[in-house]
Amino acid sequence: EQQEKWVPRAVNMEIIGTYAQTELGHGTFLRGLETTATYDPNTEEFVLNSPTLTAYKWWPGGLAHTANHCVVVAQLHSKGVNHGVHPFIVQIRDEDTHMPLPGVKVGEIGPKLSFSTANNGFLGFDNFRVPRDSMLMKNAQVLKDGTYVKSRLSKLTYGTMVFIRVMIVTDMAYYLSVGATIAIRYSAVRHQSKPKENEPEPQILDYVTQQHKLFIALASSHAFRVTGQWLWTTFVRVNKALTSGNADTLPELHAVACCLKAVTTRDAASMVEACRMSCGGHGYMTSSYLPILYGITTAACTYEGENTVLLLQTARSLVKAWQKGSKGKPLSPTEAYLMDKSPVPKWENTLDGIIAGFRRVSAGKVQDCVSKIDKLVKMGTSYEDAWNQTSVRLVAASEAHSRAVILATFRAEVSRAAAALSPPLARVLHQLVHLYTVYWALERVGDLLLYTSIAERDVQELQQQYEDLLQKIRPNTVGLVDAFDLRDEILNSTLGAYDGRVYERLMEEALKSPLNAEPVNQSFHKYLKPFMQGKL
Ligand SMILES: CC/C=C\C/C=C\C/C=C\C/C=C\CC/C=C/C(=O)SCCNC(=O)CCNC(=O)[C@H](O)C(C)(C)COP(=O)(O)OP(=O)(O)OC[C@H]1O[C@@H](n2cnc3c(N)ncnc32)[C@H](O)[C@@H]1OP(=O)(O)O
Ligand SMILES: Cc1cc2nc3c(=O)[nH]c(=O)nc-3n(C[C@H](O)[C@H](O)[C@H](O)COP(=O)(O)OP(=O)(O)OC[C@H]3O[C@@H](n4cnc5c(N)ncnc54)[C@H](O)[C@@H]3O)c2cc1C
Repeated sequence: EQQEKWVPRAVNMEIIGTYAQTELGHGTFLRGLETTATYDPNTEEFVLNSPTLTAYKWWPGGLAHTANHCVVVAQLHSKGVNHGVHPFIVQIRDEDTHMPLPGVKVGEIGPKLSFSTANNGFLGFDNFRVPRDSMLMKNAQVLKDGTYVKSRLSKLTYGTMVFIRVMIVTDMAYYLSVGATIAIRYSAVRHQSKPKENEPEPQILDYVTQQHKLFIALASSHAFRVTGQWLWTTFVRVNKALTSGNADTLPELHAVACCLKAVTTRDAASMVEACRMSCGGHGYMTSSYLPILYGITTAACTYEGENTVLLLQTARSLVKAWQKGSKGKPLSPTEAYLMDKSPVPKWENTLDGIIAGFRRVSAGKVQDCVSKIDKLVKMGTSYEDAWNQTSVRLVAASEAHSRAVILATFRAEVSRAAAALSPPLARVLHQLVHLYTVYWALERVGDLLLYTSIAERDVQELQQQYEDLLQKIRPNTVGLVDAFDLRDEILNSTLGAYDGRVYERLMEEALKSPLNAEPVNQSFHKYLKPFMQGKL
């Protein structure tokens, strides 16, 4: 009924909304949110109020000047009892005049690192009344007399965040495809230095260091697209089960969505920055789009759950799984490997060997965390303090788990799809899987030395495998980014345009600057000349 009331109006843009959860004082700790929604049975209304400055909603995208409605997350009070945070759909502006409604204080939070086109806003309520059906009652309800009917699963309130985290993994695949396209096309056009005096300046794409910076971004885009598809399929399956009242698979989805969102956003931000730096000074130009792209990807490390907090959520699940498995209870499919108690096998420099190695690293780190926590608790430390003292290791265990999931998914999905591809295309995609897997084995070689039987000669061989792969992938690099098929209008980049006219585009953009409107800028007469004449 509520969906019938609100969804059609949102779809036809009568309602422009945003998600108003975060407050000045709280973003991570949702149970600490201060906005209140108090039920008045006499009028069958909720009274929304921001009791303190820190209760003001702060950050929601589009809130400042675009949205006329929003989903407000508030502490629900009824009959004198606080039932915790619940979502409410609230009109905040007049639909004709767009003026803020009486009792609503709304505005712009100010300049940000990037996302300058999103008017992120603040929102405060001064005993603002909304009808009872403003409470989104899919999971919990408040009856007309104020009786609270609890949800069958309180964490369903957090469902929106799981959905967005699932989507963000695919978002990161897209953003990496943009960064890789810009940087690799530019690296094909840019010629620099003379390693061989009697030969012309080479393409910077032929420097192996440049390949090392860029090819992992290209491979990661495919790895995250494939993993994002797998995660979406998992989300749809869990959501279908939830609809029929079965919440058994929700904890696994929450745990894997948390660590994949955290690892893919962190990787995307650092790899987009590497793309920016690989383009030298021109990568620092706004017209290259790379600084803006960095701002977008680094924001994702914070929004929809700050990365450290999410990695700790997954660590909570991994520790619980270890404790469950140690009692012989079955584990979820993504965590089942934790109970592999077989002897550490002889190391193999193969994809399966490396994937098995990362699972050993994750299981070993989880076991070390459980041992440390148990030891601290036995010494009289509270569990919460023991958790905090172990949290750096817990984050590392969570990252290792996430990497094992991405490596295994990327390999399995490309192997499955390869049968339907032409042999040359299958070969190139397998090279990207191989590069991605060997890259991360070398990046985490310390962990592999600690938890597997990898030896020094294996590491030397992996390094050689990696350098051979860079050489094999080089001839197809431009074709691989062209295959993302990103239009120039979407790339919005002087360095990444399909025609490669980099220098002409850089100059064209420069001449658009208002500072080039006249040969002598007024600042000369107002400041420079008086200063030079000693008059300032
Ligand atoms: C291609 C590109 C095209 C388009 C993209 C274009 C642009 C992209 C632009 C933007 C992208 C979109 C959005 C940007 C806007 C951003 C929006 C936001 O940021 S919204 C706000 C997000 N905020 C958060 O995520 C808050 C994070 N905090 C939390 O989730 C909770 O506070 C936290 C889980 C950290 C702790 O909560 P708490 O109640 O203390 O839980 P506790 O740790 O005690 O665990 C209790 C229990 O609950 C389980 N649980 C927790 N969360 C969930 C969940 N979400 N689902 C299911 N279960 C959950 C937890 O596991 C635990 O269970 P057990 O007790 O262990 O059994
Ligand atoms: C671009 C952008 C868009 C956004 N859009 C929206 C939106 O549309 N709607 C919305 O509601 N919100 C939005 N947000 C807000 C975002 O969800 C919050 O910023 C995010 O949840 C982090 O909360 P916080 O900012 O309060 O940081 P905090 O939670 O205060 O975190 C600060 C630091 O404390 C650490 N920390 C916190 N808790 C723990 C813990 N338990 N253990 C270990 N370390 C911890 C964190 O790791 C972090 O390093 C947006 C934010 C950004 C940057």
